[in-house]
Amino acid sequence: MMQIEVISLFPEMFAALTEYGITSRARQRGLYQLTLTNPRQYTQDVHHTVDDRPYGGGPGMVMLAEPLSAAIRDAKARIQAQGITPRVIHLSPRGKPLTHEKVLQLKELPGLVLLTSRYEGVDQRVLDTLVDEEISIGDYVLSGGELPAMVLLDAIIRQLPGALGDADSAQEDSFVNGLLDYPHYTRPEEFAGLKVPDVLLSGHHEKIRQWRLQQSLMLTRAKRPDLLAERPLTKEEARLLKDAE
Ligand SMILES: Nc1nonc1C(=O)N[C@@H]1CC[C@H](O)C1
Repeated sequence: MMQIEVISLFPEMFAALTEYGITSRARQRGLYQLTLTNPRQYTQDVHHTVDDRPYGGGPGMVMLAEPLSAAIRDAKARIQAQGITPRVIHLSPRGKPLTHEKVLQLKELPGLVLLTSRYEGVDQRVLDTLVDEEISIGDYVLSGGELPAMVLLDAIIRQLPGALGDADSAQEDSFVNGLLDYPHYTRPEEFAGLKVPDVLLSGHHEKIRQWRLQQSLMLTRAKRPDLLAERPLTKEEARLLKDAE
């Protein structure tokens, strides 16, 4: 069971994972354990202060090192008590962009501590002393690291063995074969004057497989040529792509 600790000023936000869908079911099935800690519990002052003005001036506030460090140390200790050394990850625009490969790496880890920040970010000394790596979910600035942490956790949890029934298999997702997903159709056979492609109604599984692969290749070439550029094509894929021209 994957041990996940999250440090956040808004732990209630993580209900989006624990109360809904696949991530909720996976938790109920014991595929992972999620412990949420609010660094405010580690403040000493009457106002439970977690931030302060930046040295050097400038706008915004910086999260104090002391409460965060204490929260991270306790989270690490809970995981280490189970004989596991956790990876400590800070969600930040400065981090390495999240990819499917990274998700597949992280899902193999037995324990994670995710540090989420608000305000301008965290005191650098927390990063220097306690954080193993930083991950970004994209080149834009959000109000907090909670949504990035939930994006990361959702992507990881659905890859855990047993998280998905056959009905929602992860094997067929985009990026699994390095390509974008093929188009999907379900009832009715005609909608808004548009018919479902005949091949999908043919029951000819090999033809359907080839059609789907060709669609993935064409969509990837059109929308994400960068993905194709770094992905060698099989002989079949090269033929299907050429036939599509
Ligand atoms: N993009 C991202 N990928 O991971 N995290 C972010 C992100 O925008 N974080 C915010 C920056 C300041 C605030 O503290 C939280």
